[in-house]
Amino acid sequence: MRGKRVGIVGVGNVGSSVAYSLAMSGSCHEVILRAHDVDKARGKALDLSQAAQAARKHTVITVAETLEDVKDCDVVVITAGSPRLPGMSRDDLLIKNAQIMKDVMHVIKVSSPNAVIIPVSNPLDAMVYVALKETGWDRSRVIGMAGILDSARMAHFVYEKLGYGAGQIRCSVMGGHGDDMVPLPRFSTVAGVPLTDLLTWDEINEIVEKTKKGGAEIVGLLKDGSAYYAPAKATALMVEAVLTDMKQIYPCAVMLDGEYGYSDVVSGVPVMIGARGVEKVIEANLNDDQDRKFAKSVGSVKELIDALYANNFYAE
Ligand SMILES: NC(=O)C1=CN([C@@H]2O[C@H](COP(=O)(O)OP(=O)(O)OC[C@H]3O[C@@H](n4cnc5c(N)ncnc54)[C@H](O)[C@@H]3O)[C@@H](O)[C@H]2O)C=CC1
Ligand SMILES: O=C([O-])CC(=O)C(=O)O
Repeated sequence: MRGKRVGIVGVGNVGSSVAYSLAMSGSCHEVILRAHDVDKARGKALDLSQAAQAARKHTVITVAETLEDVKDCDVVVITAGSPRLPGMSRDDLLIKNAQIMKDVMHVIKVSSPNAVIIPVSNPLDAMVYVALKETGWDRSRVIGMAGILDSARMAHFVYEKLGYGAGQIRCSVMGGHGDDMVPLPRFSTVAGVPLTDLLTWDEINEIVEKTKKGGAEIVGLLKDGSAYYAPAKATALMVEAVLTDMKQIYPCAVMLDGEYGYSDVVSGVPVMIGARGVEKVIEANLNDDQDRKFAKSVGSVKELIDALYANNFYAE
């Protein structure tokens, strides 16, 4: 039986950090890097392979000369595309990154026909939609990364507010990966204690707002791109859940098919991930307030999808 193989298309900040995370955990046999600049990919592959040796892991990092060489992968992560700069919204990347996603999927659906695809490029939910549309694959095999990141950010802001509990904070964020994402304090705990027992609603609302702006805060500080360490770790967790058939529940961006009352739109919801990708979509009971916020977030993603059609994106 051959070892597990993971392709990473787009070897910028997030892509190379995903490769690093996978190499450090040794969770796959081979990571294949694909970048336009093949020499740069070769340099990263050498550096990463040497890091794996230092960590005494067996993961090897190789380079795909062409996209077609991202072949027979078990998982393919898509981090190709522009990041936003200060003052931009993720949605400003829509048309440019949708074209990249479409071109990449056109090849990957043939070269790695049995893979689970994990889109990361922004605007994330719309990119998952484009990937599904281009491949024509079952929705279980295209899973967008965002919810793990947004939940981790919320946990960080809870820690900042409390001053204790780091590593014991479990937060939940649903909805699209945009300005209308839906942090869920009522579904969040610290070592099992409900967040609502530990903080006032004023404090909780502050955390909610910080979470929604968490990506923009980092963009404003970095000035030349966006976050990558936390996004990469979140992506690696999803890759590992597939490779090891872990049946873990994570918040991820998936095509809804009636769940929460929506269809033909992508949004972040809790899903169970195993070897076949999304093996179950979990329907949490939302109260009226949560439901209203989730509806708004779904509406924002729908507007992006409509914008793709309005721009003749799908016209040949
Ligand atoms: N879903 C999420 O939560 C997150 C999404 N992102 C998104 O991920 C994407 C990547 O971010 P970074 O790595 O920071 O950007 P980056 O600029 O460091 O890397 C992007 C790379 O994609 C490459 N690229 C562009 N078109 C390509 C193609 N057709 N084939 C192969 N490579 C191609 C570029 O040459 C560049 O190296 C951005 O769209 C960003 O907004 C970033 C963080 C979190
Ligand atoms: O903020 C951005 O543009 C990148 C991203 O999606 C994030 O870090 O959440």
